[in-house]
Amino acid sequence: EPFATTILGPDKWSDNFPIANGPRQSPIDIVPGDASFDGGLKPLKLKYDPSTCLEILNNGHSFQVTFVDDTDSSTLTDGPISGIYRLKQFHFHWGASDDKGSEHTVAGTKYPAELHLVHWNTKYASFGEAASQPDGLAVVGVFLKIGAENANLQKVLDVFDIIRAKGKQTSFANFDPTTLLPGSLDYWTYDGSLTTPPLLESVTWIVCKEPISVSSGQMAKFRSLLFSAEGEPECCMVDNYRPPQPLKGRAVRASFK
Ligand SMILES: NS(=O)(=O)c1ccc(NC(=O)NCCO)cc1
Ligand SMILES: [Zn+2]
Repeated sequence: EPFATTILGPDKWSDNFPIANGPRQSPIDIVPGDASFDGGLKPLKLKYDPSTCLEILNNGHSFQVTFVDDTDSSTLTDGPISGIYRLKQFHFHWGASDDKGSEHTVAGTKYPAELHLVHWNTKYASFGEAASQPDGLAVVGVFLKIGAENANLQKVLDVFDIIRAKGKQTSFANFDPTTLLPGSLDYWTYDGSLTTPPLLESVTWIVCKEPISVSSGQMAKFRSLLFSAEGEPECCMVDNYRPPQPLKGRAVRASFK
């Protein structure tokens, strides 16, 4: 089960975070046949500056690559959003085996992993403030599908030995997240939340229809990371995904026919 290996599994999050049972929780199962094409949706505009890439860290529930976000150097604009959203970090979710791992599913199909590029609305002063606003965050989700080795992704996997345990971090410079995007930026979009506590309902989700590739060997490398800190009994970082949540009447729009 997802997060079964952590202290608080997803089923227990509502004890401390009652919003876990809220009206706009994420992830969801995306049913393409139920999504409505919206011709008013603009193409995604992602403009990333590799020089804003700062470091990579194991935060105990995933690994994340963080970016300098004090200027509009790396931004998301257009798509379903208005205004300018700044890239803060990207991270992944994955399974203990290749048959599961993504948070969003597509007509019930689970992918082995899912990339999240996290952006915050610059109408607010900071990520923290934006995270408490209904239009504060925009996360671009990209599915990973087993196939050819992904050379761009390998640049990230190559530093895993340094950040194997919870709390470890290392500098990580000049990485361009654009290299992790699929060829087509067709997307589904809906109003949702953070998928980990505090589960704040502040995310405009933008999920790309086209996956990127990852090899089975590269997936094994993801599973070499640890939930546990140095000196603690080793616990492999796997199944760090929340399962799909009730749609509760929300519309899912498609940017494509
Ligand atoms: N999986 S998710 O919904 O994309 C997500 C994104 C950010 C967070 N939290 C976060 O970024 N906190 C500030 C420290 O980076 C939690 C979950
Ligand atoms: Zn995530």
